[in-house]
Amino acid sequence: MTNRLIVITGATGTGKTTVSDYLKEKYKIVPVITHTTRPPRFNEENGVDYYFENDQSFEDNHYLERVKYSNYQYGSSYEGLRKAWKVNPIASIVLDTQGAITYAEKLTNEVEIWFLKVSDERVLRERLIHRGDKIESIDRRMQSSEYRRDLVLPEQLQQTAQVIPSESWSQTKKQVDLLVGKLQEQLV
Ligand SMILES: Nc1ncnc2c1ncn2[C@@H]1O[C@H](COP(=O)(O)OP(=O)(O)OP(=O)(O)O)[C@@H](O)[C@H]1O
Ligand SMILES: Nc1nc2c(ncn2[C@@H]2O[C@H](COP(=O)(O)O)[C@@H](O)[C@H]2O)c(=O)[nH]1
Repeated sequence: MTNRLIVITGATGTGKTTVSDYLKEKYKIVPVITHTTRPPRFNEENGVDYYFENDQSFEDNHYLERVKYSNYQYGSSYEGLRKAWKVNPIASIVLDTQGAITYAEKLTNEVEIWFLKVSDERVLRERLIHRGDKIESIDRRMQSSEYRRDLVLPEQLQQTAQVIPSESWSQTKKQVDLLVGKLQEQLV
């Protein structure tokens, strides 16, 4: 059976991690754990949500791709992907749009790109407040060039990405269930 990687991308607060958690819980689709120098949020655990690194330890890993997002480093490895594929031929990964483009180029037919879309930026801000992010960190993030860039599906992904409206969870979940069903059919 061929392996597949669902790349979940989109702007901050669109629900990428929520979708990844749902895929894990409902379909046993294993998330690839990536590395970051960002400090953990109150409910995040090292080795589960991320491998939390300092500036020095971040450099000790070999990355398939790495990016800077709102002043912190993020990176993902082939090793993480192989680990996830050992458990399930369908894995998922949460990436900014730059990372999504890199995966689309490097893994071509093995990736499915899902771009989550919320039209009203005020909704995104409210979600981050509700998540418990500090106002300073929300402001810094929403003023970053990465934030603005990730609001729009990049040209390089327009032919291949599935755009998933993410205004409400029931709407998102319905679309996700549909896409997983199609993917499972392709892989039997
Ligand atoms: N479809 C949705 N409808 C309503 N609320 C949602 C939806 N998806 C996520 N949320 C809520 O919005 C907040 C942000 O979601 P999540 O952390 O999954 O976003 P994200 O895209 O992973 O953000 P980031 O890129 O900042 O990590 C969470 O509190 C989550 O419960
Ligand atoms: N290109 C990559 N993007 C990544 C990676 N790990 C996470 N991310 C993306 O970074 C931002 C910020 O994440 P947050 O957890 O601090 O909110 C978000 O868009 C993630 O999707 C990675 O290894 N490579």
